[in-house]
Amino acid sequence: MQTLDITRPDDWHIHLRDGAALALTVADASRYFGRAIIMPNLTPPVRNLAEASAYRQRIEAHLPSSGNRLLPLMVLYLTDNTRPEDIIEAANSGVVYAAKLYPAGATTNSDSGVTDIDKLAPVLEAMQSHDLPLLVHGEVTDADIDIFDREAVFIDRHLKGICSRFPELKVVLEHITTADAAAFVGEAPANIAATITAHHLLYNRNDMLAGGIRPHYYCLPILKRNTHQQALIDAATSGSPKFFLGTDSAPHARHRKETDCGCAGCYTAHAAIELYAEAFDNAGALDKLEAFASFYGPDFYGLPRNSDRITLSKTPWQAPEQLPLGEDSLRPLRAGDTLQWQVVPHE
Ligand SMILES: NC(=O)N[C@@H](CC(=O)O)C(=O)O
Ligand SMILES: [Zn+2]
Ligand SMILES: [Zn+2]
Repeated sequence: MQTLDITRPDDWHIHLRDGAALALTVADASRYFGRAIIMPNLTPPVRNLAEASAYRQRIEAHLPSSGNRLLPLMVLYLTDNTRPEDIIEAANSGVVYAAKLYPAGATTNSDSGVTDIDKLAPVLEAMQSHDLPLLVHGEVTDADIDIFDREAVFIDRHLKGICSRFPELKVVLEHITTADAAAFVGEAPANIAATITAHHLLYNRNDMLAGGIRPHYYCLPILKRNTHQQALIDAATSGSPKFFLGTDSAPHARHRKETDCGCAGCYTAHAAIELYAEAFDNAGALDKLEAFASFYGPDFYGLPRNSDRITLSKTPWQAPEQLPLGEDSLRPLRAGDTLQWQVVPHE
C-alpha cells in the first residue's frame, strides 16, 4: 500500500459560511488542516475587527473538543467604505491576517465589494505599511468581457497596477484558473503569490459542460480549457513557493445549484487534502505535495509551519452522495464517486 507522510497542511482560502452551516464546514475544515484563512463574504460581510472577532467566536463554538483544533485566521472584506483605520486596527489585532478584494458583483456575496479599485489607494497604502496581505478575487465584471477572459483581463487592467503602485504589498491572487495568472505570479516578485484549488487541478471546462451540464462543477473563476488546467498543474508541482493550497471550498445548498440560475462554488472540504493528493499523484508529483500544502502558505504569511504530521494512504473509498448543510443538504464534489487517497488516523 502506498502511503505519504506530510507535515499537517493548512487551507489558505475557505468559505465556512455562518449559522447552522458551521456544524458541517468547521468539522470538515478542522479534520486535517492546522489553520485556515476564513473568507469574509457573509451577508452582511465581515468588514472590521469587531465583526471578524464575533465571527471567529461563532466558528470556535463548533470546533471539536478533542483531536485536531483548527486555528481560524480571519479576513476583512474590503468595501467602498473601508477606512485605513479599520486596516490598522485589524493588522494589530492578532485576529485578522488579510483583507479581501472582491470587485463588486464578481462572485457569490460580492455585492458589497469594491466598485472603484483606484479609490482603494489609502487602504492599500495602510495594508502595505502594516504588512497585511491583500487577497484578490481577480476577475473583472464588465458585461462585454467574456467570462472565460475575466481573470486575464483583471490582471492586465488592475493587478499589474496594484503591484507596481504598492511594490511592498503582499498580494495573493486567489484560486487562479489560467496560464496567464500562473505566468504573471511566477514572474512577479516574491511578495506576489497565488492559491490553487484542487478542482482547478483536477478538472477543465469539458468536465462541466461536455455530455451534459454539471452544476456542481460550476464555480468562479469558471473552469477553463485543458491547456490552462495543465498550466496550473505545472505551477502547483513546480516547487515554486509562490503557489500554495487554498481549497475555495464553497458550500451551497443543493437546490441553489440545481436550478435555473445556480450559485457558483464547489464543496471540497469533505475530502480536500485527499483530492489534492490525487491531483499530484496524477501528475507524478506526490513528492511536491508537502511543500505546496504545508510549507509555502505559512512561509508567505510569515507564520511557523505546523509541527505535527498526517499520513495519507492510497486506499480507494467512496465520497458521500450528500452532506447536511443546516436544514438543507449539499452535493460535495465527486459525490458518490471513488476517491483514490484517504488519511490514515494517527494513534
Ligand atoms: N468560488 C466560488 O465560486 N464561490 C465562492 C466565492 C468565491 O470564492 O469567489 C462562494 O462564496 O460561494
Ligand atoms: Zn473568489
Ligand atoms: Zn472563495
